[in-house]
Amino acid sequence: MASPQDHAYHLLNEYSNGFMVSQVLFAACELGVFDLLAEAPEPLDSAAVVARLGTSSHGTELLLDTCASLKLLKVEVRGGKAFYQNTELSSTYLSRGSPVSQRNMLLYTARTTYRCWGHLAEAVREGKNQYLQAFGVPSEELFSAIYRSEGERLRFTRGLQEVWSVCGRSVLAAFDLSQFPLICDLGGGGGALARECVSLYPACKVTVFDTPQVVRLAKEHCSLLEEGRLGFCEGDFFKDPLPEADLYILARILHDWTDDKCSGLLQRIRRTCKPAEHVVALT
Ligand SMILES: C[S@@+](CC[C@H](N)C(=O)[O-])C[C@H]1O[C@@H](n2cnc3c(N)ncnc32)[C@H](O)[C@@H]1O
Repeated sequence: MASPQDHAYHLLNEYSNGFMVSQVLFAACELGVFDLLAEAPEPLDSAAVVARLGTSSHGTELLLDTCASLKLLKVEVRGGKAFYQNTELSSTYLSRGSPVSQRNMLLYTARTTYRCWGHLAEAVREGKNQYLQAFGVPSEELFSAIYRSEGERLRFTRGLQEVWSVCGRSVLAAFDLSQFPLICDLGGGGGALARECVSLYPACKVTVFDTPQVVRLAKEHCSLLEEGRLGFCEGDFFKDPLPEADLYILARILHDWTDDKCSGLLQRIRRTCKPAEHVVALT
């Protein structure tokens, strides 16, 4: 029987090696392993994966086997050869073609969040985020770091939408929003939550307010715009006039800012909201 000391040592190893599990997931996603296996008509052996992805034989074998041990892939041995296919988890959440794919969110976590977490001790020592060390931009300018290239902006915006594709409907259904004809989603990103909102509450009109660059991206793939139930407004929610609304949604916004900035933003909303008590903060 395992002693309490064995258990503690096991836990210690789990904690200290946890980042390797994330990296296996991120690497397989980035290399397109799950997309390739989702598109293949039958399970593939590692030589076929190597040929299609252009990766090294040894590295690919190790990655595929580790994915199998993490239940991200299924493996079947035939004629002494291993053949791999996606598990339910990876075909649902990791392959590009799935309607609830989380691929962009994972890539954002890998390229942005993970790099910042590498500086956690400094963050605690200094009491501030580590975007300067990780990306060379001042820590106050959080979104300059996240949006450091057009590709990263797109990935982040798509990643946010992917999360709502899984839980947006249940979050919005937790409140009855039908009594609010005009809703404003402040910092509404690509508009996924707003789209879900107009589909759940057909009598509501929702305006997505975000920075000009994000609004431009969001408008690119939005057929609901023509129906007039979804609108976009660009600006800076700390400075520019806010669209009038009966209800303001702040989803995953307040955690980005200092208490002073949040209290300034909430005061601005309170002055514009009619009546003033309808502010929902999902953060
Ligand atoms: C963490 S994301 C959350 C997006 C969205 N609410 C969601 O839950 O998917 C924060 C959003 O705030 C936007 N944002 C950041 N600073 C802003 C500002 N000063 N004015 C308007 N939007 C801003 C970002 O572009 C981004 O879309």
